[in-house]
Amino acid sequence: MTAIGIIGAAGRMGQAIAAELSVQGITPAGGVDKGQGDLTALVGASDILIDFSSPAALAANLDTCVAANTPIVIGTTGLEAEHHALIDEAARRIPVLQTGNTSLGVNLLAALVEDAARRLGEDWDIEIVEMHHRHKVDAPSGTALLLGQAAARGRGVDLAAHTESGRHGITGARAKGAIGFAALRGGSVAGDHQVILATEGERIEIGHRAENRGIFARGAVKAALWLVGQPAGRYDMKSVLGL
Ligand SMILES: NC(=O)C1=CN([C@@H]2O[C@H](COP(=O)(O)OP(=O)(O)OC[C@H]3O[C@@H](n4cnc5c(N)ncnc54)[C@H](OP(=O)(O)O)[C@@H]3O)[C@@H](O)[C@H]2O)C=CC1
Ligand SMILES: O=C(O)C1=N[C@H](C(=O)O)C[C@H](O)C1
Repeated sequence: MTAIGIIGAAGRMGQAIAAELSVQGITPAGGVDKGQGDLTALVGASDILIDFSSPAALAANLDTCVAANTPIVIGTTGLEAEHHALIDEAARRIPVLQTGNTSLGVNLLAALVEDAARRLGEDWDIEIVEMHHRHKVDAPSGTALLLGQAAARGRGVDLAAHTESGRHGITGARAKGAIGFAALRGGSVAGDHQVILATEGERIEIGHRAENRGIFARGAVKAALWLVGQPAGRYDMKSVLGL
């Protein structure tokens, strides 16, 4: 049986993953949290790690996994360019899967958005709206960015160069070709995402609503069981889900 260790074990996702492992009859290899538990010992006892913690923990998590030659699934969001560079570096030595969303529904939505953006072109404005629970600390969500990347890929443009987010005050008219982001926070929403493609006289709205964290946990466990057999490299959910 695959020994799966959890980083961020006491958190909302850590608990959801433990519940999913229990449903699948898998006993976790153990877990660590901020200042609690021995990461080196956990990695040593695990065939693979699942990390849903904090961007601040990423460097140590990757270093420890590389030192032990142990693969890792990273679900943590709020990652900056420096974190992605660390992931690329680690992925030369071990298998690393990083994604802003482990659910099947969101990853299929991303494929639909990429296709729509490719077919419709820049006369259709793209806006991505997300809503999450009041405890979420990063914005836009990792999923919104994943969907934005899909739209940018469809259009053949660089997302960073076309992002418009956090509009406020006299913003001026919308820039042609911009990909807009808006983030709402409140209550206990597990994760809602809507992609709006709007042109003169019509618009398309496609979206996804997470009703609970079980969908993310299921995807994370599926990703871990898949990644454990792969060679070193950087992966995302498309390979896991066959999309
Ligand atoms: N990719 C996906 O599909 C999904 C991604 N996420 C992302 O997963 C992350 C966690 O979300 P959620 O579970 O709701 O958050 P929580 O705050 O509930 O849990 C985070 C956990 O990580 C722990 N933690 C923080 N820093 C460290 C550290 N340095 N080392 C080890 N553990 C640490 C926290 O401990 P403490 O409380 O003591 O700080 C806490 O137990 C977020 O980035 C979120 O956006 C969430 C859902 C799905
Ligand atoms: O923090 C959350 O809760 C979630 N985070 C991920 C994100 O940032 O997109 C995935 C999901 O939407 C829930």
